[in-house]
Amino acid sequence: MSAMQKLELEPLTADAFAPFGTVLDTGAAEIRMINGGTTERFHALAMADTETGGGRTILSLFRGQPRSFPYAVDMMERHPLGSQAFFPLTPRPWIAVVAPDENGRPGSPRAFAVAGHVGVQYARNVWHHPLIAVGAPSDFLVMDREGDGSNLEEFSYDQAYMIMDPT
Ligand SMILES: NC(=O)N[C@@H](O)C(=O)O
Ligand code: NI
Repeated sequence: MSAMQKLELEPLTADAFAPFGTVLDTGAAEIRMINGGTTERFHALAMADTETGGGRTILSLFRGQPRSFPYAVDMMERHPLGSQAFFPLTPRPWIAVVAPDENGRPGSPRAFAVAGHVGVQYARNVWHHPLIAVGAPSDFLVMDREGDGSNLEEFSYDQAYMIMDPT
C-alpha cells in the first residue's frame, strides 16, 4: 500500500451531495401540518429505490461504534440493487464518505461532515464507506433493500485516505 493522503471534511450541502444521493434535512423539507395542527409532517425526505430485482424496503436500526481517528478510508462499497438511507437517532455529528464511479471502481473519495439532525440517502449503486459514527455509540434509522440478488459490492483502495480527528 503506497503513501496515505489526507481526506478533508467538506460541509454537507444538497448540491454538493446531489451526484451521490439525497440530504435528509427537515430544514429543507416540505412541511405539512397534520393531526389537527398538532404535528408537523416533514414530507418525503427521500424516496426509497429498492424494487430492483423484486426487492422491498425495510427499516433497520444501526448502532454504530465510534471510529478511531485518524481514520483510514481504505475501502468503499456500493449496493447495486438499492438505495440506503441513514438518519441519526442519536443527535451526534457523523461522517458520510462517497466517491464517483470510474469504470466500475470508486474514484477519489469525498468526506462530508453531517450534523446530528441530518441524514443522507446514498442513491442506488453509489460508492460509499460503511457507517462512520463519531465520538460515541450512535444509533441510526436505516432504510434500504431486502431481497434476492447480490446487493453488496466492495472495493479496496491501493492507498488509504486519512480522515483526521473531527472532534
Ligand atoms: N452492511 C450494511 O448493512 N451496512 C453498510 O451497507 C453501510 O453502508 O453501513
Ligand atoms: Ni452501505
